[in-house]
Amino acid sequence: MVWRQIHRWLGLVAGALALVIGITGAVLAIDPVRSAWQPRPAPAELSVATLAGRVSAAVPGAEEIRRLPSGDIVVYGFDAGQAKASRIDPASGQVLGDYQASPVFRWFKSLHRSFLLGDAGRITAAGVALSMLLLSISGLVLLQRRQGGWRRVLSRARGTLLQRTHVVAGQVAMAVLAVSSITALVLSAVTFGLLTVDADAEPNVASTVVATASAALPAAQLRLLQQLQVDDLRKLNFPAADDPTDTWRVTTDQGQGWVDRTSGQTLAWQNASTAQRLQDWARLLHTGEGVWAWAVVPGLGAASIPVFWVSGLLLWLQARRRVPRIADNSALPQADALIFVASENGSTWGFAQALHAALVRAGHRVHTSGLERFSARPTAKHIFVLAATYGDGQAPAHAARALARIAQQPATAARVAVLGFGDRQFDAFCAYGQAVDEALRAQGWPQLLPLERIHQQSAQEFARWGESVAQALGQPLAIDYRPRLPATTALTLLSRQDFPGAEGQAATILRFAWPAQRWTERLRGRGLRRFAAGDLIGVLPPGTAVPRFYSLASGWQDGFVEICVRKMPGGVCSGYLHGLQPGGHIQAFVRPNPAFTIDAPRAPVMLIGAGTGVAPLAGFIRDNGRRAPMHLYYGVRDPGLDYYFGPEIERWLQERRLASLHTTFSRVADGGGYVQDALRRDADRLRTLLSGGAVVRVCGSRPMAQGVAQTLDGILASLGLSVQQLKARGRYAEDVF
Ligand SMILES: Cc1cc2nc3c(=O)[nH]c(=O)nc-3n(C[C@H](O)[C@H](O)[C@H](O)COP(=O)(O)O)c2cc1C
Repeated sequence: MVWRQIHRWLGLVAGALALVIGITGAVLAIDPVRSAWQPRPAPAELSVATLAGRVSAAVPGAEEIRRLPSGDIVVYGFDAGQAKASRIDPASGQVLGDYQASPVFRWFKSLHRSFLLGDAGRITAAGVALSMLLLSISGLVLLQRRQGGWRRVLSRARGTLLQRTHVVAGQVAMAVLAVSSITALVLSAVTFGLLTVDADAEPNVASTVVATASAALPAAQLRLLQQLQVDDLRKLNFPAADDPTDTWRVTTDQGQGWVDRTSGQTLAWQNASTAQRLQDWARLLHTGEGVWAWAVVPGLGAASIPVFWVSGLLLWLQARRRVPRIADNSALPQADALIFVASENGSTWGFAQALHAALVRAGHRVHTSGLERFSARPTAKHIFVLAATYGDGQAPAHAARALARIAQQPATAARVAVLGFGDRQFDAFCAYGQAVDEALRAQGWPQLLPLERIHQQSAQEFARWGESVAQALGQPLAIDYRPRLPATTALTLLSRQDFPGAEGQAATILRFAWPAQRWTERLRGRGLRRFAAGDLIGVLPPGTAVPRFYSLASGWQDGFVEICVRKMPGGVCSGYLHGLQPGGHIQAFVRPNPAFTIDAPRAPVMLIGAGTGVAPLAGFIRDNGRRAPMHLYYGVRDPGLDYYFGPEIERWLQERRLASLHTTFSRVADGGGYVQDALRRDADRLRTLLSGGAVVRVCGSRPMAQGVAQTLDGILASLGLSVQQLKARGRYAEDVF
């Protein structure tokens, strides 16, 4: 979890400076691309000797020819005592005009390299490059955690628009930014002399010049220059007219050579050093100079930095807003009751707020804060820890170091109660709450209550725990918990498909329109977040504060929101939804169900469902555009009464979104019994599928899911496998109601 801290703080601090580097880098990338589109007169096979000959004839006083990364040939020299730089047409040696590097680009380059601050700026820029490298590495680690492993790093991102923007920018640009950072560090190392490019001492060539009165040879006759191509040239220095011992000096991509002006002999050749080649590669990869197609890549990488910074900053601000203001929050030294909270998405704070208010009403002085600040003074009599679990049994991000902190705090006489928040879908159900409880026990804190666990933020389970707290404290405690709900969005009913259902339990498939939302709203985390089939939708019936959750039978890409609702006797929400007519609205929000949803499966998928439990499974099949092998075992009572999604399922079979279908009709003679019976009949095939890595999703009533698990355990026993093992490997998940 230390990676998250590194990523956050480095991102916020160094990110602000990286913003300047990113914007200027993107501007600088335009230059190589722009110059690539200008017509180049350079002939393909032109020797340096020919070019030097043409230049000597056309430009009197020439001292140096340079080939710029853009391919331009520039000649430097003196004309009537004035230093001059001219662009040359290599085909003719004709002067095309004066050469001057663009002052605008020079300014951008200087801002990019040193923030216009000289050496201090250069050191800062190198520090930013190092930070960017660490940000790329920490971002990669966080990305694989978020996506559920290294193999899924590039799979589709989930979450709000803002979260996805940050993640997708990472998926696209992280590798490029890492390359840009490493190459920037190499170039900085050269600038600061940490990497010596000219390793070898220059040869002493002047002494070997043949002292003779004969005239200097024309450049075009020099052997070495004849062998070298202009394409490889970096620069050619002419011998000084007033120094007879001076030589020609030519520098190419491969090295440097010295040529006697009179004899034309090659006096010495030095290959480019390894450090020089490293610098060349670093420059090429960093700037793309001379290879415009590559210049676009670091340019876009640089342009992504503002996207990273702004989205990262907004995400950080949103995370901070999730922590509510607690009324009557006493200072730690004065409080007799302490509440510590570990929460990723904020709902646990709602429970803490309710407990806090109830304890205050009961006359306690209460201090509530994040678990990372765990600490107790002698005044504290009772400590409550409310801790959610994330990842795979991990702490929420802000509480990453809390266990280490607890391990350093000597126990006081305060009695402790830990309440874990989690979801039974996860194998590591409330594992973090348990870890906190164990850490406190290990330190010797006395127990107020044994560890309790709350499934899916159940208000009822929390109320029961509140009663235990009241008993343990020996005083009544009126805990008034209202769930902290995400903002709801109005959804309009498009159509409904009614089924009489068996035993008078009518059901309906409701299809709502995907709400029109401005992207600015979505970026601010407002409105309906993206969802996948298998996620949950929370519906708030009018006049109630408690949402009811339904599994989604569609993904956001389907363009509509679909659920299948069975009318429960006396059910407030199901009654309300059954009374809804097309054109009517509901208030709803999406709650992710990451343990159950399936993302771009490759392995075969076994879908097992009964009754309205088929809804999320239908969504998986509908969204199976990749045609992964999906097999549906579907328990229906009577095809005339409750065969939900029947015609669609038949169509999906034809479209090969569904590989095979096994239906059982339990209330029909010879209907095949229950879905478990279909599994038993198919035992051999199931063993083959499951030993070959198939994943399983089960949805329906709790007894049905238990029956399915027992049946599969029986089928898998001969393979030495069990449902529990499949769950532990993330290959088996249930959505039960
Ligand atoms: C991505 C993700 C991972 C989760 N991992 C676990 C887990 O490993 N074990 C568990 O019991 N609950 C897990 N949960 C469920 C949360 O702990 C549970 O919803 C909790 O009430 C959320 O509290 P919060 O809103 O305060 O963060 C996970 C939830 C999400 C969204």
